[in-house]
Amino acid sequence: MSFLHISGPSAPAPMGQGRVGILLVNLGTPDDTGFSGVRRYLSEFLSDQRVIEASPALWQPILQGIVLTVRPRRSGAAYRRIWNEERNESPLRTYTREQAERLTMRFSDETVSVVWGMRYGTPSVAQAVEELMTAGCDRILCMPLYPQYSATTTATANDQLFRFLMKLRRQPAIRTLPAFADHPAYIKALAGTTRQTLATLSTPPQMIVTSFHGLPNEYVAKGDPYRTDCERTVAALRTAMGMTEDDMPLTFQSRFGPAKWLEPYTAPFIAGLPARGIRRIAVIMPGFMADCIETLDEIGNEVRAEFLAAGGEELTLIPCLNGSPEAIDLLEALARSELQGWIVNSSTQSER
Ligand SMILES: C=CC1=C(C)c2cc3[nH]c(cc4nc(cc5[nH]c(cc1n2)c(C)c5CCC(=O)O)C(CCC(=O)O)=C4C)c(C)c3C=C
Ligand SMILES: [Fe+2]
Ligand SMILES: [Fe+2]
Repeated sequence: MSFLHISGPSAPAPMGQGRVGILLVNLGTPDDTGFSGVRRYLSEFLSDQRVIEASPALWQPILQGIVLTVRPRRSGAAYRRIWNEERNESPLRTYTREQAERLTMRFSDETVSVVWGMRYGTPSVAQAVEELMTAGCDRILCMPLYPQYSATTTATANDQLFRFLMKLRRQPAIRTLPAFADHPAYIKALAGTTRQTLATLSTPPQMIVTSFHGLPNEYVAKGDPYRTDCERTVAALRTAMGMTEDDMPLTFQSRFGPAKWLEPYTAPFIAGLPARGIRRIAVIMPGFMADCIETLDEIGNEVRAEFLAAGGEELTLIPCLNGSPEAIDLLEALARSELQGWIVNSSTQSER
């Protein structure tokens, strides 16, 4: 059997004459909340050496032994608390699909196809790229849905695309979206959803806590620019909202394992606020383009319960950008900027 193949039902068009494809890539999520579904997802995710850099000879026995025995039960219960029952799927999947469908509408007059794929689980990046190639795309823009760069997210999403392309004799041309930590369209979208949420409250919060997914300190020390990217986002958002470091602090959530991660940690930071007289807060999680287990359960359930137990009165969760018009404006602006030279302008045919 040949190692190389070409996907698609018919011979592709000569390079530059086919359609342009946009591939949205998010992290991935389990297909169901049962033990084996969550275990399968976590096993793939936590076997990625971009995510866990420890030697596989040391890590795999720990992962396959204790972690994948204990964690799927706990995580499965958390997924059940936030599950989209209507569609019988995880919110991350619902919102990522919505983003792709709504972005498609913005390119409806053009020879552009939009698909979505997950780095771990389904639909896979390979399935999504095959769909684009079958639609006749010979040029693809890969958009990892992470505003702040990290090797554990952005790089591994791109890796997965190129891993698939390694099998092709005839590859499409590829562009990859850089992180957009302080892109004006991103900051505008965050400020817009924040203002909309605050407008629904009878009393404004005393503080808006920003909470980003954490990362091991060691990865940052080795050169991952993630922390700096998070700081750039928060600085730009504070400026847009006219807020200071004190009324919009930066924190990091979702720590995994015993190592030191980026600090301050969100949960103890928020639990300590009532003792400082801060009892009404809002929390924004700008690193997540879509609501997921980390935003809805870790912050919306666990951290909220700790805050209320410590004397807090109100914790308002600012929704992630999800499928909002602001999110689609952002994705469209990013895509159009990256597609220069591949598409003519906002409303006409793909450039030939
Ligand atoms: C070493 C472990 C992990 C690193 C490094 C890490 C980085 C990282 N992750 C995200 C975004 C998401 N992570 C999500 C879930 C999640 N993350 C880890 C571990 C690491 N993440 C675990 C074990 C889990 C699973 C949840 C659980 O079992 O409790 C999610 C949500 C997925 C969902 O289905 O809802 C997202 C999104 C970023 C941005 C990041 C690095 C900056
Ligand atoms: Fe994570
Ligand atoms: Fe978490």
